[in-house]
Amino acid sequence: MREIDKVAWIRIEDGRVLSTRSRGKDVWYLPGGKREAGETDLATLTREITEELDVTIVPESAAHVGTFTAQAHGQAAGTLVRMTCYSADFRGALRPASEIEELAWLGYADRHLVSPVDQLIFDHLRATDALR
Ligand SMILES: Nc1nc2c([nH]c(=O)n2[C@H]2C[C@H](O)[C@@H](COP(=O)(O)OP(=O)(O)OP(=O)(O)O)O2)c(=O)[nH]1
Repeated sequence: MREIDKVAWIRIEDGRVLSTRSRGKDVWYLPGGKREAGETDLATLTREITEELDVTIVPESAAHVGTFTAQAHGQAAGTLVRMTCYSADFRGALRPASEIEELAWLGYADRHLVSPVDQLIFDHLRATDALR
């Protein structure tokens, strides 16, 4: 069974989580992306977040939130995505970059707009009172 290995950024402000929509897609994703061979979690996180959002993650502030696995959105049944998730501070001004078309701050009521693995993450964030 194939498993896609991703590192994601959980950025919550005022009970809402920063989410991204790629060009041509209608489902929202947490920002982040695939690990390259030999890369650490933090290296993947900082690289992907600069690519997608044009900001710099503050590495010392990163904290593991959890690791979640589910069917990968848009892939053949049985292809899983594992999301290793970190909270972290950042420097700079958020703006959509490269394939990202739009940013939004989503709340728990928006759960139906996100991918299956992100639904698990939304449930976790709700259970810990992080997400409104
Ligand atoms: N980044 C991200 N990917 C997700 C999320 N939920 C989810 O199912 N995925 C899945 C969608 C795809 O089936 C799988 C691979 O993503 P992708 O096809 O966008 O990867 P990519 O080649 O563009 O590589 P990359 O830019 O993400 O590194 O990850 C999510 O919340 N964030």
